[in-house]
Amino acid sequence: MSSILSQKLKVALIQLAGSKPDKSANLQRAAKFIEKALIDQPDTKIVVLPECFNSPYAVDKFREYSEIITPDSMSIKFLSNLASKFNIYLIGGSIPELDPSTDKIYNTSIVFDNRGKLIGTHRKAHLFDVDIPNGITFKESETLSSGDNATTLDTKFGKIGLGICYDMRFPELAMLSARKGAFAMIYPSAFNTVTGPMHWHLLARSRAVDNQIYTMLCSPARDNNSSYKAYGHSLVVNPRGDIIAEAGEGEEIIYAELDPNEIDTFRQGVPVTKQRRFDIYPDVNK
Ligand SMILES: O=C(O)CCC(=O)C(=O)O
Repeated sequence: MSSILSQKLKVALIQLAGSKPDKSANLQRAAKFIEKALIDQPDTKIVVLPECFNSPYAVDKFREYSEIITPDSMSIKFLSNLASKFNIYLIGGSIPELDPSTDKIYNTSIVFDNRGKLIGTHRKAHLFDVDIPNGITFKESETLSSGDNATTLDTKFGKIGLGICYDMRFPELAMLSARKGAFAMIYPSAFNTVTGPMHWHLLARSRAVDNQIYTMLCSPARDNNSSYKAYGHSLVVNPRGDIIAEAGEGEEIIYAELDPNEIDTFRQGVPVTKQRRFDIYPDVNK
C-alpha cells in the first residue's frame, strides 16, 4: 500500500523576527533566512514562513500593507523567485490580500511549488476575534474578511492542508484535509503570550493525533517591544503527537524530517482511520 507521503521529507520552519514597518526589508530578511536554511540543510524540500511575516500584525495596518494577488505583485514575485531559486515548496506565511472586486482584505497564505508557481492560497477562515479579561483583546474582523474555503493542496510529495493560526482551533479544517489524504496540516501562525502558553502545544498535538498526520506551526519570534508579543515556539508534531522540533522564543530556524513510515506504522498500530463509525455520525464528511 502506498503511503500518503511519497518519501522522507526535510522541512524547515523559519521563526523570523517580528516584521518591521519596511515591507521590502521584511522580504529581504525572509530571503536571507531561506538561504541560510538551504545552506544548513541542502536537502530541505518545504520551507514555512510565519503569519503576516511582511506586515505588522495589527488591524489598522492590514489595508496599508495589502496586495492584490497577481504574478507581479511585490510579495508574490519575490517569494516565487525564492521558491524556484532554491528548488523548494514555499509556504509563504500569510500576507494581507486585497480583493479588488470587493475591496475586502483577507489574511492569506500563499504557496509556491519548487518551480515558483503559485499553487494555492488559503484565506484565513476563522478570524481572531477574542476578548479575554486581563489577557488579550483582538478583533481581526474590524478590518479583515474571512475566507470561505478549507484548503488542501497537491504537492509532488502528497497533499497538504493549510490553515492560519486561529484556524487551528477548529478541528474541522484539519479533518477535512486529512480525509482527503493530506499528510500534514501547515499553520503559519502568530499566537501571543496569553493564549500561547495555554493552548499552542495542545492544539498542535491534538490536530496531529486526531488525524494521525504531521502538524507544522510557524510563528514569528517574540519581540518584547512590540504591542503584539508573538509566542514563538514554532513546532513540528508527528502523527503520534510527539513534538519532533521546537523553537525557543528568538529568531531561529527549526528542521524536521517527515517520514512516511511514521504515518503508516502508527496508523496500523492504532487504526482509527479505518474504525470510524460514519453510521452513527452520518452528517460528518467521510
Ligand atoms: O487562537 C489563539 O489563541 C491565537 C490566534 C491568533 O493569534 C491569530 O489567529 O492570529
